[in-house]
Amino acid sequence: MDFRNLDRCVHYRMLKNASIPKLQDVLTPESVKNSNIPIAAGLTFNYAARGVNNDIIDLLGKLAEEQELLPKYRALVSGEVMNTGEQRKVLHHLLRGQLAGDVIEKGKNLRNFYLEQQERIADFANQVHQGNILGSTGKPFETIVQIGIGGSDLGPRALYIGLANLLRPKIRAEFISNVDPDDPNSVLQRLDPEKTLFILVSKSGTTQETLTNENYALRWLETAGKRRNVNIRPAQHMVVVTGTPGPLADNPAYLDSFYIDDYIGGRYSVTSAVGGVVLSLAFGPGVFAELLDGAAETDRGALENQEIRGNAPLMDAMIGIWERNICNHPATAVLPYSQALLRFPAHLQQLDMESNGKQVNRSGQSINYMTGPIIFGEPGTNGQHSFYQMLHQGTTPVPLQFIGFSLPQMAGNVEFQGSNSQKKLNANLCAQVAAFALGKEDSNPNKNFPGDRPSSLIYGKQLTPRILGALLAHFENKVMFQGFAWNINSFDQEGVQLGKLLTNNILKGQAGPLLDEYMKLLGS
Ligand SMILES: O=P(O)(O)OC[C@H]1O[C@H](O)[C@H](O)[C@@H](O)[C@@H]1O
Repeated sequence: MDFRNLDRCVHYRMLKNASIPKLQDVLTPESVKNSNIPIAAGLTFNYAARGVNNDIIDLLGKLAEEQELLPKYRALVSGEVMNTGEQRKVLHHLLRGQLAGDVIEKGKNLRNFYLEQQERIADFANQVHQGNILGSTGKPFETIVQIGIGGSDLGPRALYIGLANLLRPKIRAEFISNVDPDDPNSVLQRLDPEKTLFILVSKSGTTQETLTNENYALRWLETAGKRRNVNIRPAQHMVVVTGTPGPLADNPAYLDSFYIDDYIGGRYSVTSAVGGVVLSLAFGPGVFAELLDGAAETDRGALENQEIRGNAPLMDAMIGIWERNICNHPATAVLPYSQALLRFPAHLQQLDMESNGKQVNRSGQSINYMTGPIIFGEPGTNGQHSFYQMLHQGTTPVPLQFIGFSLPQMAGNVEFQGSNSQKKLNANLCAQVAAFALGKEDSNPNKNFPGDRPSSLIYGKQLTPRILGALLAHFENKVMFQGFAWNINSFDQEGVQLGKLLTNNILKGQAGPLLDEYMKLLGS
C-alpha cells in the first residue's frame, strides 16, 4: 500500500486547478432528487447543496482511489497496525461486525473477546433489571451514574440523550465528567446513594479527572452510610469499564468489571463496553445490539461500495477535502434538527478534531496542507437564534451538515397556526438550506445575503437505535477516510499531553514563576 501526502497526488493537483462552481448553478430540484446515497437502516445522505458538480465528484472519486482509501480501510479492519504513532491496530469496527478475516492477537480471537464482553454486559444488565443484583443495603438501583471524560463520556452521553425520549429508560442515567467539584456535587445532590450504581469508565485507568471523581463518589457513598447508619459498601455500588491489562483491571473490590483493549480508541469506544454498559443498563441489551447493527450496516456499506456515488461516508469525506483544501473553509458546523441530538455535535467535536487535528503525516513528517476543520454545532432551530447570523453574512463561509427526521421521538405534536411543531421544525431546516445556498440580493448591503454557502442533509424517518448507530458510524468512517486522504494518523492524540504535564507540575509545586503567577490570579 502506498502512503503519500495529499499534495503528491495527481488528482489533488487537478482539483486545485478546477474552477469552483457556484452553488446557485448546481442546486436544482433534480439535483436534490438525484444526490441521495443510502447510509444504512433507512438513513440517507443528500449532497445536492454541497457545491460540487459531476466533474468534481469524478475527480474526488479518483483522488480517493489514488489515495487507496478503501484498501486502507480493508487493511484496518484486517488488523494491520494503522495507528502508527502508538503502533496499534484500530479495531472499533470489529466491535459490531467482522468485515475481514479473524483478527488474532497472541492466540486470542479479538472478535470473540469483544463478543464475550457484550454477553457479560447483557447478562449483568438483565440481572440488575430483574432485581437479582441490588445495592449493598438490598435496594434496587434507580439511577446509574457514568464517571468518565472525553471518549469515556461524550459518545455515551450523546447516545443516551439521543434515545432517552424515544425509549423510557429502565434506569435513568446521569453523567459526571469534569474535575470541577460542582459537576459531581450538582449531580449527586439529587440522588439516593443506596439506589445509585456508578459506572467508572477509563480506558487508561489513569485519567486525573475520572480518578478524582471516583474518589468523590466513594466518599459520598461512605458518608451517606454513616449518616443514615446503614452499611453501604461503596465498591459494591461501582462497576468499572477499563482497558486490560491496566491499573483498574482485575480489582475484585468493584461489583463487576468490563473490558476493552488498546485497539479501541477512546473517541471510537462508544460501541464497546464504554457505551455498552450504560446503554444496556438504561435501555436494555437489545437496544444496544440494535445500535451496533445500525453501525455495522454503515461500516459494511462504506467498505463494499467502491463507487463514490454509492458510498456516503466516502462522499462526505471527499467533499470535506474539497471544502477544506480547495475552497479553504476552516470549519464545519453540525446542525441536527432534532433535540435528541443535543450532545451529538460535542461528540463529533472530539471524534473529528482529536482524530484529524494533526500537523505531521503518519510517518511524523511535517505537511504543508490543511487537515481537520474546526467542528461545532447546536440543534436547530436554537442555533438559528444564535450563531446563524455569522453563518449567513459573516466573512468566513462555513460548510454545514444538517440532520433531520420525518417524525419526532415523542407523541404530542401540537397544531398551531395551520401546522404542527414537527412540520415547522422541518420547514425551518429546508428554509435554511435554501437561504444558505441561494442567498437573496438586496439593494441595502446590510440586508444582502451572498448565498453560495454549502450544506448537506442526512435524513431518516425517526431517530431509532439502529439509525443512531448508522449515523455514528457514518461520521466515524468519514473521519477515517479523511485521515487516510491527508496521510495523517487519525488514531492518536499527542496534542493533549502537554497540558496534562504542566498541570501535574503545578500540582507538584514544580511549575515555575509564570504558572505560579497565573495560579495566584485564581487564588489557588
Ligand atoms: O478513558 P480514559 O483513558 O480515561 O481517557 C479519557 C480521554 O482522555 C484523554 O486525554 C484523551 O484525549 C481522550 O481521547 C480520552 O478519551
